[in-house]
Amino acid sequence: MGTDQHVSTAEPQQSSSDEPETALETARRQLARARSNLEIDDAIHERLRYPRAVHEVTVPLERDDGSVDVFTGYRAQHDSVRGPYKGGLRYHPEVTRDECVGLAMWMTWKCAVMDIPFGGAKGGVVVDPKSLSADEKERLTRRFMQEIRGVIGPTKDIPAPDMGTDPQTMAWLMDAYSMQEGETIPGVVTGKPPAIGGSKGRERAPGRSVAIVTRKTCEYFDYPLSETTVAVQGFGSVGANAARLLDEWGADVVAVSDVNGGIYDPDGLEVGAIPSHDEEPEAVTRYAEETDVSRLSNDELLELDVDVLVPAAVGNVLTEDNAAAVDADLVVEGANGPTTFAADAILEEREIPVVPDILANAGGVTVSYFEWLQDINRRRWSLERVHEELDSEMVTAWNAVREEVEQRDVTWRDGAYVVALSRIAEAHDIRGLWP
Ligand SMILES: NC(=O)C1=CN([C@@H]2O[C@H](COP(=O)(O)OP(=O)(O)OC[C@H]3O[C@@H](n4cnc5c(N)ncnc54)[C@H](OP(=O)(O)O)[C@@H]3O)[C@@H](O)[C@H]2O)C=CC1
Ligand SMILES: O=C(O)CCC(=O)C(=O)O
Repeated sequence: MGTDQHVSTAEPQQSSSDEPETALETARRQLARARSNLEIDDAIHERLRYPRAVHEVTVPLERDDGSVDVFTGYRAQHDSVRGPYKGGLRYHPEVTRDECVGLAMWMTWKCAVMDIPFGGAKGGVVVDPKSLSADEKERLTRRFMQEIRGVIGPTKDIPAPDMGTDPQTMAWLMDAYSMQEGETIPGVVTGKPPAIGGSKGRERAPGRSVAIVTRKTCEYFDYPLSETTVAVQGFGSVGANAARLLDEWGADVVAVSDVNGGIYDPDGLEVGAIPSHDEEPEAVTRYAEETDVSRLSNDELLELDVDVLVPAAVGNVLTEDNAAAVDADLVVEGANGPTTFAADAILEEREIPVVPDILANAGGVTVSYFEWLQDINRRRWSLERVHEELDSEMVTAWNAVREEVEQRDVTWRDGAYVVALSRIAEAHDIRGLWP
């Protein structure tokens, strides 16, 4: 291990009112609010406000020109009472320690909402992946695994893709880990290419679950999909796959975007014709240059008059500054943490249902769980089986949340937190509080 920084009891710096909430602040405020809907032991609540550990490492990288740069990496492990830590690795210039902790907390709740036997973790490297050549990305990834190998393992903590990482990144991580162990250990990461033990359907699973949850929620609120308009921010693993499936199922996807901005057609876009981020980064705006489709900014996309808004790029995009201007009837969170706590309150006041990330994008970790099962059993599942089981798990979780929403007359986020926290608190209680 490199520099191993364990958690201190100090609270993180609170951002001032004109700074955006950090993921950790949002996660903690959501947890405090969820507590008011549940009988949950004070000690368990206090424990869940903190990660078990945050590992900080430095990762030297020899550049193609022979120079050396050193990057910072993190792995935050929040809670493992229900099973090994689980969660993605992000390569992004704005990765921070607190962001990893907040995202790790959301992974704990997400696995519990889905009733998957995993806890929550998240990590990343503070780097712009677009600034790396393929060889540099491989060297950085292998060295990062070397630095965190002591805290990772198929029954300990199992990384997966997130923003800026992909199946190839997972393949390098698995290979680096396996080479040191002296045997092939596919179960150490999920989201790998199927040729080396990855599950069919994993790459598209988070987008698929967003589409399934959107369809269920539209049915519930009486919006026939064939008459529903959808705007999707972000056209990556989550956004592009959600948009394409909703389009296939009959919805009108009227706007999509990448980091540079979006495109809009009130009659519905031909989303199948636009390459996703994995196929070609920044392709949405490039597509706009080649066609006469209307352009709009990412901020304008969030305020479009549509039936469903799916923020599926970065966190903190719906804030107290723009929540009053959101003109969608429903919000389905594809990204992790796209809605700040303050924005959530405004949307609740305006009676705009927000289906939370910990339910909507949970297809990724659910198929990761299927992958892990396939790896330890050395048995492959067909794509049809993955889709059938994912559909069934998503509908079961959506129904569990809906029941809480109806019985307690709470928001969809509150309902999801009730489902998740009751399972986690029960496990802590039975195991004896401090596992
Ligand atoms: N991958 C996974 O398994 C899962 C991911 N998530 C979450 O979903 C979100 C997106 O992840 P994922 O789809 O994997 O990421 P990708 O890296 O595959 O794609 C991200 C997309 O968002 C665009 N984008 C980047 N920055 C911005 C910005 N500031 N404003 C608008 N668009 C932007 C990118 O544009 P460009 O192409 O121009 O770079 C790209 O289209 C994240 O919050 C992630 O944590 C949740 C569950 C699972
Ligand atoms: O597949 C996984 O293990 C985790 C995916 C992830 O990071 C997420 O759901 O946010």
